[in-house]
Amino acid sequence: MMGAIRQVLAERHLARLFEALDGQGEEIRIAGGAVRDALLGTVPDEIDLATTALPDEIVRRAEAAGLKPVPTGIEHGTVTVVVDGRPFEVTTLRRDVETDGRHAVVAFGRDWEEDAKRRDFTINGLFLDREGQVHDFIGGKSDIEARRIRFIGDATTRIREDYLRILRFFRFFARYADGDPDEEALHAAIAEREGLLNLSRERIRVELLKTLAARRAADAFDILSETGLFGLVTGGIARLSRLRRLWELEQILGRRPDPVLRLAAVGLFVEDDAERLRERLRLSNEEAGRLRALAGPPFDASGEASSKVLLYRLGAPTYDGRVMLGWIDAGASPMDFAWRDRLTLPERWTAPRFPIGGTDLSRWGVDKGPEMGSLLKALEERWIAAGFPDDMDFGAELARIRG
Ligand SMILES: Nc1ccn([C@@H]2O[C@H](COP(=O)(O)OP(=O)(O)OP(=O)(O)O)[C@@H](O)[C@H]2O)c(=O)n1
Repeated sequence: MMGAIRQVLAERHLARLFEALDGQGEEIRIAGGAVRDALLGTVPDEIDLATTALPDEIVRRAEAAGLKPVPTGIEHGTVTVVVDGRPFEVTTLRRDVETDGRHAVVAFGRDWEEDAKRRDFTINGLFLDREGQVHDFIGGKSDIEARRIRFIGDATTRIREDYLRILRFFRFFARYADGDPDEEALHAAIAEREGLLNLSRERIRVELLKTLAARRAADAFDILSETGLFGLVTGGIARLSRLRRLWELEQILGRRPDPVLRLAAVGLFVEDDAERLRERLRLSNEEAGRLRALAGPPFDASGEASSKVLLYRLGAPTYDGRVMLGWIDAGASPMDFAWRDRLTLPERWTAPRFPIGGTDLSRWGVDKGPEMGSLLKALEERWIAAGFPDDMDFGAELARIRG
C-alpha cells in the first residue's frame, strides 16, 4: 500500500468513522478528490465518503456510536458526520435519473460502478475501502499515473449535466495534468461553452481563482483565452505573457501562488478592468480592493524614496503585488538587483504612522469640519514629501499652509 494511503487510513478519526458505519450489510468507502490526492502522494485535508447505507441509517449508526450526524444535504443523501470535531461528508450512493443542466435529479442506489460513472473525471471517480483497496471502474488509476484529465464516458453528456465541469476541466488540468489537454474534452468544452452563461458568478469565481492558483495556470489560461472561454466568463481580454512572466518570477523568487495577484496580471489593462472583474466574478470587497490597488498607474521605479511613498500609501501586501507587476511590466530580469531591493523594502523599513490627528489641529485653533480634513491631508502630504521625518514642526507647517 502506498504511503499516503496508509497514512489516510491510519488516521484515528477516520478509523472511528469506519468502525461506526462499515459492515453489517452496508459498506462505506472514501470517494472522489481524497482518493485522487492520496494516489498522488498527498494526504488530503478533506475526506468525503460514499456508502450503500441510506441517510437515516447513517444517522442511526453515527448516533449509536456516539458520533455527531448533521444532515447537511439530506435531500442529496449527504450527512456530515463529526468525529471529535473533524467533519466527514458521507453520501449515499446515487444514480442519476434526469438532469436540467445544473441540478442532477438523483435516486439512491447500491451500485458502486453506477455511482462512479456519474462523476466528472476519471481521476475523481475512484473509491478507496478501509482495507486500502482502490476500486477503479473507469480507468482512473492509469489516468492518474499518466497525469491525464478525461471525462468519464461522453464528455458532452458530462458537461450538459453541469456546465461548471467545463471550468473544472481546466482547473484539474492546471493542477495535475502533464502534456496537452484531452482532445475530446477540449472539443466538448468549446462546443458547449454557451452553457457557462447559465452558471452563477460565485461558482465561476471559485473555479477561476483555483485554476489561477494551480501549477499550470499559465498553460490553462492560454487555452481558456484561445478558445474564447476567458472572454465569455470575464468579459475581457487575457494578458497571457504577463501571467507567464509572473509565474516565472514567482518560481525564481520561491513564491507561493497568489490567485488575486495572478488575476490582476492576466485580467487588468486599465483600472476599469478591476470593476468589471469584481462584477463578473462577484469578488469579495477585499479581493476587489486589492485588484483596484493593483490596477494603479505604472510603478515609479526611480528610487528608494518613491518606493517608500508607495509602500506607505498602499500597505505592505498591495505594495508587494505592485512591485511584482511593475517588475514584469518593466521587462526587467528576475535577477535585477534594483527590483529585488524594492521587493524587500518592507523587510527593512516599516511605514510610520502619520503622527498627528484632529485633536492636535483643534489645539492649534482649527474647527472640526471639512476644513480640518483637508488641512490634515495637506499636512500629511507635506510630511510624505519630506520623507516621513519624526521631528516635523506641524504647528509651523500649518501656519504656512493657512498663510
Ligand atoms: N460538478 C461536479 C462536482 C463534483 N463531482 C464529484 O464530486 C467530488 C467532490 O467534488 P469537489 O469537492 O468539488 O472537488 P474535489 O474533487 O474534492 O476537489 P478539491 O477538493 O480539490 O476541489 C469530485 O471528486 C467528483 O467525483 C462531479 O462529479 N461533478
